[in-house]
Amino acid sequence: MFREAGNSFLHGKSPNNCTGGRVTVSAVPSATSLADQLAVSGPLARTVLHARHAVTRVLTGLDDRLLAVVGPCSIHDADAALAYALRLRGMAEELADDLLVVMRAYVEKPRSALGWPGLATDPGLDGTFRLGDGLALARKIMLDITTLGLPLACEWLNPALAEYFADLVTWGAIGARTVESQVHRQLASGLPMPVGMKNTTTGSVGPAIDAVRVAAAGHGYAGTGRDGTLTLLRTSGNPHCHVVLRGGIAGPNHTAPKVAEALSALRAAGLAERVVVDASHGNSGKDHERQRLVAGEIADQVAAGAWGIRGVLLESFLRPGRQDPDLGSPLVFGQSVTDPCLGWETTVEALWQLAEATRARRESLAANATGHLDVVGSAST
Ligand SMILES: O=C[C@H](O)[C@H](O)COP(=O)(O)O
Ligand SMILES: C=C(OP(=O)(O)O)C(=O)O
Repeated sequence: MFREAGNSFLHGKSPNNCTGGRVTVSAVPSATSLADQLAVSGPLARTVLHARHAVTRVLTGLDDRLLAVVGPCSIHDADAALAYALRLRGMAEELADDLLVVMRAYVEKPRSALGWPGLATDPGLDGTFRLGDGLALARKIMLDITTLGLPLACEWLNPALAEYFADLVTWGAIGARTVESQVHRQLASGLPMPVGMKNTTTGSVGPAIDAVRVAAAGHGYAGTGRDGTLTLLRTSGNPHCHVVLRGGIAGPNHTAPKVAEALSALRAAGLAERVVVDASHGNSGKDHERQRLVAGEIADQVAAGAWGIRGVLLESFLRPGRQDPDLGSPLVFGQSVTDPCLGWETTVEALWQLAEATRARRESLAANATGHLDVVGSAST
């Protein structure tokens, strides 16, 4: 399956005849061949399907729990990811009446400028770009987490990689840096799971709303098929895309007035009034201590009955904060090499607070007898 490395045809026969950049190519196994090596069994496929239905029911309001997408900013170490998954599974079971917990298993990282692109592309964290190994390792980690019974989430960054993981993912995100990209919206329109569209890094929610509308429609576009060849992809449209409020340069947008503003913009666009709120990124200023406070502020809104908030996103790992992967010293086990994360103890506190808030919301909706009246079945009302 591996072909020899060579120069890209883009530059003709001689690498000397270019005046700009140059490309060298190294082939990697196709998605089909990796899926054969690291196969999803029938029962596991059913676990993923069941989890996708469960997330959809929460997003549409048929289930009054809160979706909690929780986990490391990025996965860089299989052992740490699995140690974290084991703990998170315990919490997911304990809080299952109130929270639907999905673990972040992010193996591709978008960057603001330069930086490590994630485990799938550079599993050695050292610029050796062993993509074939990275794809296999990423898929293996995803299989192991799913086997534990924990549904998982990722960001869909490079459309060419989607086929390598799509059968294992329960919730996906289109990130703040790519939400305006046509090809990412088209990709989301054919993905077999609910997809969160993040507001842009500037904090603009309009493009995320456009992304929800575009992804709800069917498309035809050029992409790579499972065997890696260029293919016409025809998509059906994905009715379960939704906006994720992640704050931005303009400031946080997890606050009640900003959530209300986003819900009213969704209403004006004829879309379901529902959001997932990210406690990290622009809402916390990438400060994990601040993230804990933001999670508490989101919980306060939920406890006060905020029915439009259908989910929350937390960046969390075993150890708080972050570390730099390129300092040459051994890495601290279970600590993020990208954004700073909540540590485990703080994560537990935040999840308990969100679960209690969901219980309070359930009670207040029952008391006011208005709960579930705005149940919607798709992206558009
Ligand atoms: O969630 C992760 C990061 O915010 C994202 O990958 C960008 O990271 P950077 O700003 O460190 O490049
Ligand atoms: C990169 C991420 O988020 P955003 O696109 O909001 O920056 C992320 O969640 O890892």
